[in-house]
Amino acid sequence: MLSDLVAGALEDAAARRHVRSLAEVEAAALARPAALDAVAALAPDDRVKIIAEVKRSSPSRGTLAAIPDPAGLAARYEEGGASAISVLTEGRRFGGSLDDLEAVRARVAIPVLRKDFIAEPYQVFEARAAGADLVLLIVAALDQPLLRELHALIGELGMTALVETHSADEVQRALDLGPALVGVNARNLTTFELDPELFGRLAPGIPEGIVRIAESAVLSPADVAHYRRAGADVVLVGEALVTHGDPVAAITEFRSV
Ligand SMILES: O=P(O)(O)OC[C@@H](O)[C@@H](O)c1c[nH]c2ccccc12
Repeated sequence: MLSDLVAGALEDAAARRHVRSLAEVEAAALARPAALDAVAALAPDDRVKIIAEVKRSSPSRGTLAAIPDPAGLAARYEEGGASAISVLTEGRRFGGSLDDLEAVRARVAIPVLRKDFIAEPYQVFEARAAGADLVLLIVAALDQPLLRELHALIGELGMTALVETHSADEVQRALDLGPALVGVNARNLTTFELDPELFGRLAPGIPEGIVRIAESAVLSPADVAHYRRAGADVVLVGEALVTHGDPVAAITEFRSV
């Protein structure tokens, strides 16, 4: 259940806050070099853009890959032509960490997304302190005042929010924020079911000028082509890349549809 994932992420954040206070994380966030311009990096282009994800496991798919060197994997993604790197930082079910994100940030020159269950400001400061340029906000996990507060804080810290939706109502709630990037996740985070047609149904409701990102359910170039035809500017891919023997070739192939 999504609420369990959020509760777990908040518990883990509370434990970290014990070691490193909000004031300390805030100072570390402000001491970082400025975030990279993720909106420019992901702007619509002649070719589909790829956000390539560092993902060890997931509740729905179990263990995908060991990934002993997340920064090395991210460097391959960059070499293949990825426009940004997504790093799962959730530890319990996805096997990620903020250390992964920090290592990736130190290695690549493209924007890095903190992919987690963000539900309080502390986690946003942590993201910036680790070097994130982008932060995921899952509309289904947040009420509108909190969504608005976190979205504003991400912007104040110079980062960009990727606002993730899974229904027409959630797209409306996302648009309410004046977002630069809206994602449609084909996977329902409560049932874990995939609906590869969802992006095509919701994309027409996302106005021109906002970057449209299709998330999940890409296993082959045909899946990328399917999302591209439905209006995706960017496709976010995890499993297919971490399980592929040659991520450079995989991204090159995905970008050439
Ligand atoms: O591995 P896939 O099917 O390519 O999916 C990647 C990404 O979309 C998925 O990891 C994801 C999308 N939204 C999320 C929110 C939380 C955790 C994970 C996700």
